[in-house]
Amino acid sequence: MTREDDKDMASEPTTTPAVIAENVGKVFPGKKGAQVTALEDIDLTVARGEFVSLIGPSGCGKSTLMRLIADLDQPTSGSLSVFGKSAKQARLDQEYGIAFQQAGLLPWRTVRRNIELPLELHKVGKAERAKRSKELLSLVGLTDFGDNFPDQLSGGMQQRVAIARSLAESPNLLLMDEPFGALDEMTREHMQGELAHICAETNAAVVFVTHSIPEAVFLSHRVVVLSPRPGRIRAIVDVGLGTSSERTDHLRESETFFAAVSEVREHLHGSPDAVPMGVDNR
Ligand SMILES: Nc1ncnc2c1ncn2[C@@H]1O[C@H](COP(=O)(O)OP(=O)(O)OP(=O)(O)O)[C@@H](O)[C@H]1O
Repeated sequence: MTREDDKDMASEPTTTPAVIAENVGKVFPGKKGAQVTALEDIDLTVARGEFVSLIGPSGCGKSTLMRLIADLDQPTSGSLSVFGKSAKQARLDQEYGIAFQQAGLLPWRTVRRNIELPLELHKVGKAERAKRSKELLSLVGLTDFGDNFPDQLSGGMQQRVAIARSLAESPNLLLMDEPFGALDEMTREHMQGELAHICAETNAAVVFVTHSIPEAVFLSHRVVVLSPRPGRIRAIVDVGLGTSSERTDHLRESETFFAAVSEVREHLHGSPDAVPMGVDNR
């Protein structure tokens, strides 16, 4: 039986949201007994197949929230569930894929073997691994690069490999923390288009951290604007640009796009022209 069959037989109803955060807070112990409240009262539901971006000033807790969802850390208050399971159970069941700013590829493995790594770790057989990596190489447009090593690829191509690897186990949820943060602007826009295409193909839900307002708007169904630390949800903007399959470059010139960019910016800083520290307006 494959993992796909496993998933089909899972008891979770298909209406169970991808993520539910209820009243989530996170306090870190600071120096000399002082405490750092990173997050407060976070209530957020991410539906299956939904693309939600988190945006806010530097240090407002975006990465912390991501780490809590991924069970890399635990909330100090409130509760979190992922597909109706505890964050820990969802991690154990490999319910999500992760892609962060640094592609994090293993330089001594070929592109194909990097993509196959999660499958190898979970003892998926050789033939099935080869089939899956072939599909994924095609999905991210790297069919001809499977036998290359990461340092033979551009930054954008490496990031595509990382995304392919995060999709290896067909997760219904992707957690992406500034995956395009290290790329130049042109490559970044290209990658945004690629990601929209991948989301349309896989129908995975995505929680995406970014500092770029246009990036958040181009990709997301909803943009969650966080306040300066302690991070609270200041506003949630419904972008209204349609499904992921409709996110093509011409949308960047549309009135709906500009209106959503202005709305997010206003929530971030209270005026259409102001941009808070750590948020990229381009
Ligand atoms: N392990 C930790 N111990 C103590 N404080 C922490 C820890 N991790 C994060 N913090 C603090 O929590 C706050 C939120 O950090 P976080 O990295 O989540 O912010 P962010 O919004 O992702 O920032 P940036 O946009 O700059 O990446 C910061 O004040 C940070 O110093």
